[in-house]
Amino acid sequence: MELSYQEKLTLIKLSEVGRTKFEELVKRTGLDQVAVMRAVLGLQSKGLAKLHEKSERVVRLTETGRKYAEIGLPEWRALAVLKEKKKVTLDDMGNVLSEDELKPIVGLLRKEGWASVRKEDGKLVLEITEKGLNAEERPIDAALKFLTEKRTVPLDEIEGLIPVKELKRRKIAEEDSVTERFVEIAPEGAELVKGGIELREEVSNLTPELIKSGKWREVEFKRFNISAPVRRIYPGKKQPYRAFLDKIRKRLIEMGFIEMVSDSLIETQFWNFDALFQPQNHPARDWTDTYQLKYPKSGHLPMEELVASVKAAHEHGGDTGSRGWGYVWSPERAMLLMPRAHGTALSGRQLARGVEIPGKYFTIQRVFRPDVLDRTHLIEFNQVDGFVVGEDLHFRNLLGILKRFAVEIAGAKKVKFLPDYYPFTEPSVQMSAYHPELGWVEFGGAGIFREEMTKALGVDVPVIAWGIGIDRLAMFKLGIDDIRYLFSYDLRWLREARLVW
Ligand SMILES: N[C@@H](Cc1ccccc1)C(=O)O
Repeated sequence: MELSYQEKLTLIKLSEVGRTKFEELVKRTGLDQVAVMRAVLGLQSKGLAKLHEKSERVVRLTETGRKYAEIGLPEWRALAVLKEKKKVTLDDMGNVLSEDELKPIVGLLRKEGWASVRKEDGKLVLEITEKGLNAEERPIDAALKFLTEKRTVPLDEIEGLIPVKELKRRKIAEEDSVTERFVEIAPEGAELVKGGIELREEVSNLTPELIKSGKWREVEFKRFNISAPVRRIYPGKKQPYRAFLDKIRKRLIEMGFIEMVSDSLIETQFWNFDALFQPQNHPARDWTDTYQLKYPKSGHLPMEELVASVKAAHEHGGDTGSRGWGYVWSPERAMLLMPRAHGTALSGRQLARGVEIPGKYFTIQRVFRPDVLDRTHLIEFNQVDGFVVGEDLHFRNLLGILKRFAVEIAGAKKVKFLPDYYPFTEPSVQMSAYHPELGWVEFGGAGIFREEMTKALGVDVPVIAWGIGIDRLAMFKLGIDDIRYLFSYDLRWLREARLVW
């Protein structure tokens, strides 16, 4: 049988007495109360000892009782005055008795037969009697002494001296109940001790000293109880949604994607719209609502050549063979500033800056679009945008990559594509992933960037691109049904949200 050091020590000490009060056992072991209680319970569960609890009615002094113990009962103090003066009025007692004590004193002294009472000139006069002169200790005095010495006394021991009722009436003592614990050794425990228990010091920390001195060979290492309940602690950790986004970033980088970054949330219309072949003053620009910046209103356009080729693509298709949108392109309009409305703006910037061919790029962007807030819509949200560029890419590659993407990022088992429209892609698709509980969930758009866009930005090979609304996917992953919770301050959620991938 495996016993801890403390159990062994407790058992040995208990065997010396067989049965003892718990407090006594604590003294004998020299351990602290909690440790002994744990040891006793441990021994009990192994059938080596027994813990008995007995609750008992006891009597203890009240505050008043303690005062009387110190300065004497009122009748004794009054008697002392009487002894000295033989004949006194009640007023004479005022020095030794409090007001409360004065009132019942006449009755008390008479009951004891310690004084006789008369009225003289309308005043009460007390005179000491023979019995008063020879007054002796009464049961109540003995009880008071007993209670003062012992603090708490079993009810029946007091009842042997005086009815407790009497003490209570005089507010000297009160009744209470206490639980007494006894520990008793079981025959199995006694036998175990008889057979000899090796008591070796137990250590819970392996220190350099133990190693150097070689003492580690002699000591016993305390076992850790790893199933003991402990208080929950909440160490600092990443906000769950942040952690989710970071994991996506890591995964994409592992897949060979290069990250596109931007240190501003503000974009010119040029990069948000024009560079993506979205015509000005045309309903196609309204494929989504956007915000505008009030101040400053306008920003800067990039290099002249780039602006010229975007302008040409819009007005007549440039050298793509397309007829373009057929209107006069306005640089002023393109300079207007806005909070970025989609991550695709960064894809345009990257294509213009130059790309590796073949190459794969991605970005995780906070984007802004007016909407009515509800549990599935926010006016600012996050998109994961990206593109793959290469000589022989075609539509089937796009679907293949998107599928892999949906599986890798969304953890989707099934993916579905539907035709869609974006001014910057042709063909365009919308993608949905199958969620076991929520059914088909639309999570983004994709397509092959139009030549009018890519050529104007200086790229002459196919570019397949997509944009994913990542917040929706995060909701499913994090097990929440209100998108606003992604940015919640609710501590309970922040503490307990699953960190998922
Ligand atoms: N930018 C589009 C998604 C998209 C990206 C790239 C290509 C096609 C579509 C959106 O915000 O919904």
